[in-house]
Amino acid sequence: MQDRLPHEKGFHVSWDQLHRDARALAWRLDGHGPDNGNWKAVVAITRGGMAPAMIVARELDIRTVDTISVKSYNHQTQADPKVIKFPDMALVGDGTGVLIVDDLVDTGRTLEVVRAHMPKAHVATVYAKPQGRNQVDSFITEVSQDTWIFFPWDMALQYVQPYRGVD
Ligand SMILES: O=P(O)(O)OC[C@H]1O[C@H](OP(=O)(O)OP(=O)(O)O)[C@H](O)[C@@H]1O
Ligand SMILES: O=c1[nH]c(=O)c2nc[nH]c2[nH]1
Ligand SMILES: [Mg+2]
Repeated sequence: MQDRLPHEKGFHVSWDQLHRDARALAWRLDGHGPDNGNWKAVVAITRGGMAPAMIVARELDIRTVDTISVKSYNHQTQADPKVIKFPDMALVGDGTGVLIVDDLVDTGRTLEVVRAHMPKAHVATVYAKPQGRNQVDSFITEVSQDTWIFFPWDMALQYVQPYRGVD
């Protein structure tokens, strides 16, 4: 059996797919906020959560958007997650009515750190892997733990050899 080609080694998400999946997430969350179905604010986990958070905030007409910056991966190697920038804590309080949005949960360590600061927030990710799934209240698509998800901002279109490559 041939080695897998570059585009078969992970779950590759296009901008279009991300837009559809983030919209599906917004649809799932719509009307489920604690204030007559409304959410007070969106907090994006930078950087990967920013694009989905923008789409969710746009769909749900949430104008208050803040960020929490967590650094945990250096390329594909995980280190201890650290909060390097907090949202306006006077605004988010204990997290009641706040939607925390990230692109994915993998081991769940990033969300563990974030949740500790906003324990009552609702945590939503577009994609989830089994190990971290319990850290998430809402998500759209699950992939296996050994799948690497490639996001559109990390990719470029490039030529790939056909299966029956020329020698
Ligand atoms: O569930 P975990 O195992 O903690 O991993 C998930 C986190 O890892 C990635 O962020 P990363 O730290 O790579 O930073 P980035 O969003 O700035 O790319 C991803 O965007 C999630 O935030
Ligand atoms: O781009 C990414 N894809 C992943 O699957 C992943 N898991 C943790 N961090 C990640 N970043
Ligand atoms: Mg991230």
